[in-house]
Amino acid sequence: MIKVLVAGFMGSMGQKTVQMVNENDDFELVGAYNPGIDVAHMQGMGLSNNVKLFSSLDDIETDADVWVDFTIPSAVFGNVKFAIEHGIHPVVGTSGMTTDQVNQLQDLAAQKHVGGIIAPNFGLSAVLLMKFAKEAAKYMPDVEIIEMHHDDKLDAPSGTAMSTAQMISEVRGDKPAPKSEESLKGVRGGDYHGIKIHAVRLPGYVAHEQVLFGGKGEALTIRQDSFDRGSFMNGVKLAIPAAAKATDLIFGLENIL
Ligand SMILES: NC(=O)C1=CN([C@@H]2O[C@H](COP(=O)(O)OP(=O)(O)OC[C@H]3O[C@@H](n4cnc5c(N)ncnc54)[C@H](OP(=O)(O)O)[C@@H]3O)[C@@H](O)[C@H]2O)C=CC1
Ligand SMILES: O=C(O)C1=N[C@H](C(=O)O)C[C@H](O)C1
Repeated sequence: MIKVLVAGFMGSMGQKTVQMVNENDDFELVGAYNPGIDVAHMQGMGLSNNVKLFSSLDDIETDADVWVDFTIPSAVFGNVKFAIEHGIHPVVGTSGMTTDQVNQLQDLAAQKHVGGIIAPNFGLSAVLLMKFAKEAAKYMPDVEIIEMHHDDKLDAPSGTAMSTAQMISEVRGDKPAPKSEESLKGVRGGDYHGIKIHAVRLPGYVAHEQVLFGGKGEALTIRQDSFDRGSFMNGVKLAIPAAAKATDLIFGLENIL
């Protein structure tokens, strides 16, 4: 039985994780963390009496094996550092960490021998999109990314779009995007090593991405859609046991599939 603590359990993904953990005989929910919670009013949040509740990082005392983090970009680094330092294997879905922060956590995990996984996206369709985009970029290096998310998303670009750009960049290297004078600032999007990234935020959307490749007289578009946050849970379910036995901090769900 793997003991799990969910950080950000009051959020959309945190609640899906609580439900998934409760429904899985191999996992036991032992802790739940969310700042600002009123411990007396937690009924209906999927928590049994055995679950220890925490509203502050400093108060956390737990025998959890795995720390699932679906929180906010400004908190995730500190949370994961805390987990590793306390011997808890992190499963990280929260977006917004810099490459430098990821590297720092990987070093810490190696030093403490506490492995885990950081996945920019736990959805199979997004993992496949990134894989296919990387392959396509070998042959069609002219590419732009459009990511589309719900309007509550705090960060831009999405972790998935950044990861897609990094994977493409690995195979095609730097290639400046075509120059154009912007008469409206920012209209050509963000630039990652010459790959333009455009972030759309609209109500009604969940999480979607298109990778557009252009060639002479032809184009290729790869698209994935996450219509329901439940779609991320198969990936989280796989990541929990993988993290529990990992000896390093793995980046990307594709590396445990
Ligand atoms: N990798 C993946 O496959 C996926 C990743 N994500 C990412 O996961 C993250 C969470 O997404 P989502 O659930 O939709 O967001 P929500 O805003 O619904 O949930 C975030 C939760 O974290 C809580 N929180 C705020 N500060 C802290 C803190 N310091 N420590 C712990 N918890 C905190 C929030 O509490 P309060 O509301 O009180 O501030 C809230 O309950 C985002 O970064 C998102 O991009 C989302 C979907 C899939
Ligand atoms: O905020 C979200 O919703 C999502 N965030 C992740 C990201 O930033 O890529 C994963 C997925 O796109 C959903």
